[in-house]
Amino acid sequence: MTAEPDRAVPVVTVGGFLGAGKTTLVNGLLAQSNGRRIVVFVNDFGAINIDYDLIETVEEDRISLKNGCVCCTLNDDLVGAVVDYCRAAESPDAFVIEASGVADPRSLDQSILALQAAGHVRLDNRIYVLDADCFGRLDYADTELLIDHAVASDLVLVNKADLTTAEKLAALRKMLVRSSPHNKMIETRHCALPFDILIGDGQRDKAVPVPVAPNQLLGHEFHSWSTTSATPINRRRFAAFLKTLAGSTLRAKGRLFFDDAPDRAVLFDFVGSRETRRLLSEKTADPVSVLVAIGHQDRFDAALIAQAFSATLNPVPPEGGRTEERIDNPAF
Ligand SMILES: Nc1nc2c(ncn2[C@@H]2O[C@H](COP(=O)(O)OP(=O)(O)OP(=O)(O)O)[C@@H](O)[C@H]2O)c(=O)[nH]1
Repeated sequence: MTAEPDRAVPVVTVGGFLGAGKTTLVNGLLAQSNGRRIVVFVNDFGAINIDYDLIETVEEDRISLKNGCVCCTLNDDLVGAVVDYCRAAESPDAFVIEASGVADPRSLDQSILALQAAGHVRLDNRIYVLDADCFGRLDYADTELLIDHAVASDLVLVNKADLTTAEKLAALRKMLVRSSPHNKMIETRHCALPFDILIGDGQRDKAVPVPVAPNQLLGHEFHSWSTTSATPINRRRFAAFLKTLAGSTLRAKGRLFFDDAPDRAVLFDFVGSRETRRLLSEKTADPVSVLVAIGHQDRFDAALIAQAFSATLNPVPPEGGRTEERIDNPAF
């Protein structure tokens, strides 16, 4: 049975390479919800950094906010999850779906078109976030594919405009316009845009068909490494670890506890060669550092990163101590 067409809930997808700013955009949307009930599907649950005061309940794969919004993990059954929300007594005002940084965002289109055909949702906007700072440092295969993904979207955010020069921005704009003269494009800092530009009826030009594209993987295979550690990190030795990361890693992020403030979490973000750290004000009762790094298979040396990270632990954990590591092929 199909849903009533006038109840079709708008869906916005957010794609972009590792660290481009997708989560920043989603956080910005949640902050502007203003009474609208938004259901967000995110690939990386931990990265949604929600103000503690806004959280109503936290479950394993779902955070409910006091403002009526919900964040859920994006898993294999996106269609089932969306249908369940649409059938609930109070259906959401919008769905926002963030694609993984190593996935082809077009792979979401097929599920959404099926949901649209059944009358549950209405594809409202496909946003693609491009990191203007890192773009020029990627290799040819990746830049070509990112341009493909960008031109297949409805709105391109040329983000991190604050980190690059006017000349580089102009060159990137020119390249995008040449590839797709009809693409909507906006330069942004921290993806800061008014809600109504991102979500709302009639964002996308209905005359433009959504081509059903195969799920084209990015030019390389990506590998990741992750660790958790209850032993605090030595701040000085961490600087040496960063040099190892910079040699092979595209993206790393984590929630870290350093030995000079062992109960205060630091949110760590590393993109390209740039890192940011943010100290959280509240104290944590059970401080356990969590860190994940990702890079191209051919340049990423997980064993070297693991070794460099162990050297930051002070004191070095005992054999069989509370340090766990995983090296795998990610859904980052
Ligand atoms: N200077 C600057 N930093 C930005 C901007 N947008 C995002 N960032 C920072 O870039 C880092 C990565 O941003 P995220 O929003 O986590 O990127 P993402 O695309 O969700 O990353 P993945 O989920 O790992 O693919 C964070 O430290 C952001 O604060 C911007 O316009 N300017």
